[in-house]
Amino acid sequence: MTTLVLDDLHVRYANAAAPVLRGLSLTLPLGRVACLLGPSGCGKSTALRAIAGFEPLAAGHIALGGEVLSGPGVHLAPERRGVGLLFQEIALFPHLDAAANAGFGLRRWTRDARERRVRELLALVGLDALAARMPHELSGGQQQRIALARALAPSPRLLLLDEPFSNLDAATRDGLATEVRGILRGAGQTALMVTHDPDEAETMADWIGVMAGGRLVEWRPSRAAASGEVHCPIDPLPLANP
Ligand SMILES: Nc1ncnc2c1ncn2[C@@H]1O[C@H](COP(=O)(O)OP(=O)(O)OP(=O)(O)O)[C@@H](O)[C@H]1O
Repeated sequence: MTTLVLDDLHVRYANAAAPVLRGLSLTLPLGRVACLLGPSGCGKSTALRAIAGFEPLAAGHIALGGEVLSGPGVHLAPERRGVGLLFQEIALFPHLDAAANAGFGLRRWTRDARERRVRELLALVGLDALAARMPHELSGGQQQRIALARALAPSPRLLLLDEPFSNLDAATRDGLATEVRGILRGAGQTALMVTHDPDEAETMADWIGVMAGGRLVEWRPSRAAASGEVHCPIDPLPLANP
């Protein structure tokens, strides 16, 4: 079972006087989408970077499906975590077409299997007709959908999204948020997202986590989940370390 557990995480940047994460704990079960909200600088992106394996922990541990990814004496390399990433900066490879970008993480697959998976993913994000387009021939929203296809292609155990729509105009952002919510729910994808936008969090997530001062101070069902608009059972999710 792919449950993400963050237990009492402490992260301190070199040369910083105080740790940025100071006891962050949460438990996110299989197939759920959670959003982290909180004031600028409270450590949201740092939390995602630590889960992805880009920041070492000063204390605490991160486990996914029962496997410790980071903890005392353990630091699994980012590429061995089974974690997919979708960040604000759309980072498609400019010299590869949409299909090759989407299949980039599948280079070790056989050609047939890779082509099948890429077709499936491009259909999932609604861009199967644009497989041969180069990134500069795609709109910002289309590029971010290809980046989502690339992140989902290897079937990550967990998808991390850091402000994935913030570089897009408002209309594209709202449409894409709703669309991505459908894709994640349809795939039963466990995901943790960071956003500045409370409405986007309520749209995207089953669970909302509010951070302040490097810890979680609130963990509650989103409005969509609480109202039954999103068909996911709401189970009690105790903070791992309230
Ligand atoms: N590489 C780094 N080295 C030193 N300090 C850093 C580094 N990255 C982030 N910080 C600091 O850590 C704190 C938390 O940053 P982080 O990016 O996690 O916050 P955030 O909650 O995601 O903020 P925002 O909402 O503005 O993106 C900030 O004070 C930031 O300046």
